[in-house]
Amino acid sequence: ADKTKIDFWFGNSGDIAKRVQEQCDRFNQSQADYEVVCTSQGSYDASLQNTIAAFRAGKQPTIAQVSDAGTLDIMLSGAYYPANKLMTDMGYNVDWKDYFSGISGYYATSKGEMYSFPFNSSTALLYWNKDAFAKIGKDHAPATWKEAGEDLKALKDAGYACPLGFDISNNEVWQYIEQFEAVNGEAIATKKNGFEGLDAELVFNKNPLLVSYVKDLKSWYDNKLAVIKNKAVGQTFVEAFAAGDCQVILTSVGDHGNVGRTAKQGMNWDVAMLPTYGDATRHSSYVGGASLWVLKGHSDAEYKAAAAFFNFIAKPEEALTWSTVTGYIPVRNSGFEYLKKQGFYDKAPYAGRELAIQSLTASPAGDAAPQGIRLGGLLQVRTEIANGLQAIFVNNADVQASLDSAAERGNTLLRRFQQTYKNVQLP
Ligand SMILES: O=P(O)(O)OC[C@H](O)CO
Repeated sequence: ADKTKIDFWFGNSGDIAKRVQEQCDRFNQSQADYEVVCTSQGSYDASLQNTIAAFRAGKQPTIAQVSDAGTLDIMLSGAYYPANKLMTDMGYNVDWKDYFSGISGYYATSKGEMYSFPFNSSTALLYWNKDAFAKIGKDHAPATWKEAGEDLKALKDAGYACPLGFDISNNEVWQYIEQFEAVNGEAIATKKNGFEGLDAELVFNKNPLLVSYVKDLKSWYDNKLAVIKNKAVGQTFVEAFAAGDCQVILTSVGDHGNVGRTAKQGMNWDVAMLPTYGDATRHSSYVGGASLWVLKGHSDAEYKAAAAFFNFIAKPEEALTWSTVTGYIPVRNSGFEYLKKQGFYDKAPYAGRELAIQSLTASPAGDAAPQGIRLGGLLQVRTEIANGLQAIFVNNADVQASLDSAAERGNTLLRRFQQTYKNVQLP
């Protein structure tokens, strides 16, 4: 019989795109009835925009990956077949409680229903070069930004040309701004970052800790303790870290596998939780990455194929393979337990990855701070934040004024989104 073919559009690019493709290949080879055709759209932003556009044109894929930041956009679009309903309809009994509560909490509706499948979950970590730190007499990563500032200065004085490598493009502001608010127990927007109402407003510019931290970053940049690294200068900050050219970066744990494979021969490096600011108590960082959504408008045969794919990637053995090659954390407790049983976290360089889970669960019990972000058009808001940072770093614009106007432009986008869905209840 002919195989049922379905499309799966995803946003990851580069090394992670290869790993997604390998997972698709494993699924296709595991059975004879279905074929999933997996295509990178180049970025999370493109994956969301292309999916919505294709839906309007009646050409949507069966499965689309949407990043954490696009969750509300797709949730309110009405374009999807809820994950929980799909699996029941297709005869699968999914234990939705098996997801890490931090992860399901990020993606679930207020009633706890799962409309999408958490796929690649992450958080931001600080990557540090242990050899460089040894040269300045340190055997641990900075726990606070004050300590980080001293370390960067010492690294500079020891002759390192790029103590901190960073970037301020729209895809790279989440780890500096959003995760900063997270670990310090603050919020980027009112209404618990939007979880408690569509009419949330951006307030990151009003947090004195954040303003002061951006000022620190700017002064480190001016003093060459922090250097912008991206494709435009020929090397991303992740590549610069792996090459041993930059000694500290902030990036997703999802890059851990790639950094391990591409790190300069013999280089000693590790990861740490993001530093906190001032004397703030550490709170949980936010879940990053993406989840998988099933689109409306397909046949039962296609939905059967999609359900079989979701069932396949939920296997603990798949969690092990996927987590090993990428760095993304296992999204299910069963996967995590399986990894632990295999001794995964006892082996270098994987030991540090457990820190991602510790970072995601660092909040004191009953924390009043938001545990994630649920804003419409957050991907566009990030572009406004990136524009604000661009003004500060490249054009020496005033920090407070630039953050204020970025928040104002972001709020205009949020209001536009709210207007589109003014009669809609947050699910
Ligand atoms: O690089 P990722 O996949 O961990 O995703 C980072 C951010 O969460 C994107 O919103």
